[in-house]
Amino acid sequence: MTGSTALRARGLTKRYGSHNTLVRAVDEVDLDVPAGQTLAIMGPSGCGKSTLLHLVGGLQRPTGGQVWLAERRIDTMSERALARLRRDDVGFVFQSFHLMDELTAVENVELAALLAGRSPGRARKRALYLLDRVGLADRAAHLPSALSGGQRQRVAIARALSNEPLVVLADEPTGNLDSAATVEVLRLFEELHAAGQTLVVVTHDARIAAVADRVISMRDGAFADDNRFASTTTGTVYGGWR
Ligand SMILES: Nc1ncnc2c1ncn2[C@@H]1O[C@H](COP(=O)(O)OP(=O)(O)OP(=O)(O)O)[C@@H](O)[C@H]1O
Repeated sequence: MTGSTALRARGLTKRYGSHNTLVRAVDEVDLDVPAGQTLAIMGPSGCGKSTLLHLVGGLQRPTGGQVWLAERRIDTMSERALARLRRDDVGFVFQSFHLMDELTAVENVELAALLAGRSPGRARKRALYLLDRVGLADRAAHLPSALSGGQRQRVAIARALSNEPLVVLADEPTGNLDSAATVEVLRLFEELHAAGQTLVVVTHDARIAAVADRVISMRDGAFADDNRFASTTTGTVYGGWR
C-alpha cells in the first residue's frame, strides 16, 4: 500500500431538505487520504464531520460528487456491493460502541468474520488474537454489560479490525469515555498507526488530534483548515495486527 491512496473524494456533497429547509451538511469537499495516514477531523457541532465519515465509509450516499476507497468508486456501487465493502474493507468504531448486548466479547469480534464466510475455527482464533492485542484476553467470555466503557470500546476496535479493513473510520470514539479509558484508546490508535493502518477519526478531543499526523477542521460542511504534521507512517506489513 506504500504510496497509494486509501480514500479519495471529489466534489463530495450531501444536502438535506430543499429551499428554506436546505442544509449543506457536506459541501463540495475534495479529500485524499494516503494509505497509512492517521487523519483527525474536528470542528463545531453540526459542521458535517459525521456525515463526511458516513459518505466515505459507504454508510450514506452523497447527493453529489465521487468517492473512491482504494481504487474502487463506491458512490455508484449497488447496495449489495456496498454492503460487502462495509463488511470487508471498512472498520467502523462509534461513540456508543454498537456492540450486540447478548453476545460475549469474543462473539462480537468474530461475527463479521463469520458473516464474511470465514470458518468458525479461524474466526474464533482471530477474534481471540485481536482481544489479546487490545488487552482483553481475560474478558473474552464477558457480555458487554460486564465491561467498562473503555473495555467495550476496545472490543469494538478489535471488531473493527476483524476483517483486516483498508481503513478504520471512528466517530467520536472517546466521546463516552473517561480520561483513563481515553488514554487506552489513544495508545491503541498509536499502535495501529505505527502498524500502517489507515485511520480517520472524527473527534472533539485534542489529545486524539495530537497523535494524528493530519488534522482537518471543518466549518459549514467544508474544510476550513488542513494541517499536516509528521510524515505519514507507512508501516511494514501491519506489524502484528494481521
Ligand atoms: N437526516 C438529516 N436530515 C436533515 N439534516 C441533517 C440530517 N443529518 C444531519 N443533518 C444536518 O447536517 C449537518 C451536519 O451534521 P453532522 O451530524 O454531520 O455534524 P457533526 O459535525 O458530526 O456534528 P456533531 O459534532 O454534533 O456530531 C447538521 O446541520 C445536521 O443538522
